[in-house]
Amino acid sequence: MWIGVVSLFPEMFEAMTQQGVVGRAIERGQIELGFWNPRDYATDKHRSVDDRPYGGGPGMLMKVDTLRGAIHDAKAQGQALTGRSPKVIYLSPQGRKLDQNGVETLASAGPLVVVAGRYEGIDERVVECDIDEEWSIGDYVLSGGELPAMVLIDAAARLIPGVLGHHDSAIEDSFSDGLLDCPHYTRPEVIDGKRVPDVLLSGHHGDIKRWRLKQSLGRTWQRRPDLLAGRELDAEQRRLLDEYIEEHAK
Ligand SMILES: Nc1nonc1C(=O)NCC1CCCCC1
Repeated sequence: MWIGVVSLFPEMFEAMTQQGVVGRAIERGQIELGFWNPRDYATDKHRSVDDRPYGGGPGMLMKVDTLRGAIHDAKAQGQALTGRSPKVIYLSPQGRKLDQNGVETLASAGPLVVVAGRYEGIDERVVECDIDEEWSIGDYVLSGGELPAMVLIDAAARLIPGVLGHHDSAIEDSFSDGLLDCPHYTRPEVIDGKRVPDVLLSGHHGDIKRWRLKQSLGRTWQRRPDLLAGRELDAEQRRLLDEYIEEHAK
C-alpha cells in the first residue's frame, strides 16, 4: 500500500516508520510511505508556509501555493509508482468520523495522500479543489494533523494481508467484526487474588472460542450498545448474549 504524507513535520513520523507493525511492514515492502513538506515549496527568503486569514482573526492558515505544490507532487508520485491516482485525504475535526469501517474503506481504496494540517487549517478552496475526502479521528482539537495521520496509517496498515503476524489477530481485534474485544489474560495465573478464568486454562478450544465471543458480545452490550443496534445476531450469538445478560443482570 502506498501512502504519501504532506506535512510540515515529517520527522514526527520517524518513530512509526522505524518501529512496530508499521515499521516492519515498511521493511517488508508491504507499505511504502513518501513525505512531502510544503516548506520545500517556499520561494521567499523566509521560506514561509503560513499566511494570514482574510477577514482577520487569530492565527494563520497554511499558505496555499506551498501546500498545493506538495499535494500535487505527492499525487504525481503516487500515480507514477502505483499507476492509480491517489485519493487525497485531509484530517480535521470537520471530517467524517473515522471508524473501523472507514479504515477498511480507505485501506482498500488504493494509494492515498494524507494531508496533515497545521496552524488554523487550510483554505476552503484547497479543500474543494485538492482534497477528495475529509476525515476526523474524533471530536477534539489537536495542534496538527500529524497524529491523526499516524492513526490512519497504523489502522490501515494492520489490515494489509500479512502485516500482522497472525491473521486472526486482525479479525479478533476490537471492531474488526464490529464488536468490542474480549478480555485477555497472561501469566501469572493469579494477580492480587484475581484468577484467570478457568475456561482459558482448560485447553478446550471450542469452549474458549465461545467464551471469548460471549465476552465480546456482553461487553459490547454493556459499553457500546450502539454497535449492536441493527446488528443481526445468529442463534448462537443471541444465546451467548442472553446468557451473559442473565449472568450480569443487576
Ligand atoms: N480531531 C481531528 N481529527 O482529525 N484531525 C483532527 C484535528 O484535531 N486536527 C488538528 C488540525 C486540524 C487542521 C488545522 C490544524 C489542527
